Amino acid sequence: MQPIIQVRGLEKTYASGFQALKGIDLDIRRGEIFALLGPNGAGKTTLISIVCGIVRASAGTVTVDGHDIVTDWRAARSLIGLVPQELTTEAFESVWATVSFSRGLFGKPPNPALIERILRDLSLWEKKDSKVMALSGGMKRRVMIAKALSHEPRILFLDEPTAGVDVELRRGMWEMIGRLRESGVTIILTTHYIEEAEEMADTVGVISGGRIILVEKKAALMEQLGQRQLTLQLQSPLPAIPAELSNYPLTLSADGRELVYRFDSQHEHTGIATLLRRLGDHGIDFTNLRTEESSLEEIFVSLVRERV
Ligand SMILES: Nc1ncnc2c1ncn2[C@@H]1O[C@H](COP(=O)(O)OP(=O)(O)OP(=O)(O)O)[C@@H](O)[C@H]1O
Repeated sequence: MQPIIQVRGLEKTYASGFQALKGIDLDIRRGEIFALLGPNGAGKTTLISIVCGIVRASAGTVTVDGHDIVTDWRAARSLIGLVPQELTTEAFESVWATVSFSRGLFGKPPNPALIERILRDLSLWEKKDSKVMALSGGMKRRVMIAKALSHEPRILFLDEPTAGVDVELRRGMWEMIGRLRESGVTIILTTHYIEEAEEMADTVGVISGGRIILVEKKAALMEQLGQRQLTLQLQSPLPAIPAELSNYPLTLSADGRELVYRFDSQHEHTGIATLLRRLGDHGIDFTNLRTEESSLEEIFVSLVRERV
């Protein structure tokens, strides 16, 4: 199936002469949640702003469901909802008026039933008559999402959707984003909370220094690049790794009471069975063992570090 967003050879040089994007090629599949990760200044907001028609590209093309964002901008833009990083909204208007007005901006006829559903889904219904300025930061952010959804976009961009939002509300927003995906909306989000990508994304793209350095299904990424760790709790603490075991990637932690073995989860032979036998041969007994997988965060940090 044709990707819903297709980016080819995209470059952006700002008036200052700074090149923020250096040739981006990217396909976003219909109906997926795509998490765009990258360090500060990597170019995430620039990329999103170009696709949404807010910033003009210096070179390259973008199509949204087959519509070129420059020559066919109106059709492209009508498919997109954008929740920007910064909260910008009409402070003196009521929640209801602000969200209804946003729908009108896209030339869509009023649809009070839809606006009600969006406000209820975002737990904003009780606040529909409140002025936006009287809301908490988390609520204002949800108003931004409601505005972006008001014209029934097929694609939703969320730039740092949960920045500064407390943990409970963040979970609530993840659930809401999950429901949107189930309804067929394609979601592209940028986030600094890698946990967010780990929890929600189908595909992860990493951008660094204006270049896409990786696009991968999340599950495959974690499988390929993930390291696993086996921790053995020792019966008696060890002062050092015995010389006979020096060819194993072992470290001691917890004052010698834990022995940590890192292995490649991709490898068929993890070496665990032989390691345990060798420990037995050397009279090293353990009382407990646990395994842990590396998080997306660890994978991300090592990827970006590799490219610096
Ligand atoms: N209007 C502008 N003029 C000049 N340079 C800009 C402009 N907007 C952004 N930049 C620069 O382009 C680079 C990419 O910025 P961008 O906001 O796209 O990064 P980001 O990945 O979204 O970062 P963050 O995670 O901090 O939001 C940065 O170095 C930024 O300083």
